Amino acid sequence: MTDRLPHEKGFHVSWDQIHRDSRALAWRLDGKGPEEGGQWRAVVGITRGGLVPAAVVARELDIRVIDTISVKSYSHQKQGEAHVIKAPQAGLMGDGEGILIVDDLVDSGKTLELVRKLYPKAHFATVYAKPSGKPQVDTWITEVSQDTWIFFPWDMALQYVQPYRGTDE
Ligand SMILES: O=P(O)(O)OC[C@H]1O[C@H](OP(=O)(O)OP(=O)(O)O)[C@H](O)[C@@H]1O
Ligand code: HPA
Ligand SMILES: [Mg+2]
Repeated sequence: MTDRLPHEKGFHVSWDQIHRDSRALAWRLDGKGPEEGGQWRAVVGITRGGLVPAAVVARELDIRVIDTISVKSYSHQKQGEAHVIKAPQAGLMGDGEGILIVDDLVDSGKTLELVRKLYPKAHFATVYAKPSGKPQVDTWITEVSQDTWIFFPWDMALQYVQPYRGTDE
């Protein structure tokens, strides 16, 4: 469709919304880990987008061991080959058992596919999910259509917008 208004295929997420949805993710994961009392061994955030939900999940589930993995695949809205540019501490990860790997969203699923190959027993959780990526994610909160672009608050700024109906002058 070429006659859509620019806002129609964008899902704009506020700080408040990502906080609430990340807390909902934590609630869903609470007590589901393989350790005693359903606890998880550690949270690993996929940088950079996963850092915000990872911090919220770790806070809610009282997880103090937190690490990161950096996977680069997108430049603006274009996707290239995904590759790991920073791995978590090797001694922590093993095959991923008991590790909660958190990202902001799964889109094509390529990022999670790569991380899953490295840590096949980890639990993969994202706040948002698009249909193509769903097979790669174990737990998610909100699904959006494949042709929706999700805009996160760290990529946006408040600014004036024109009313839908302009004035006559
Ligand atoms: O399922 P996929 O198609 O692989 O896409 C999802 C990934 O893409 C985005 O990260 P990006 O690589 O843009 O890096 P960033 O988190 O640093 O913004 C997003 O944060 C996910 O990590
Ligand atoms: O919909 C999206 N929004 C932001 N970053 C992304 N990276 C892949 N898909 C998306
Ligand atoms: Mg990312």
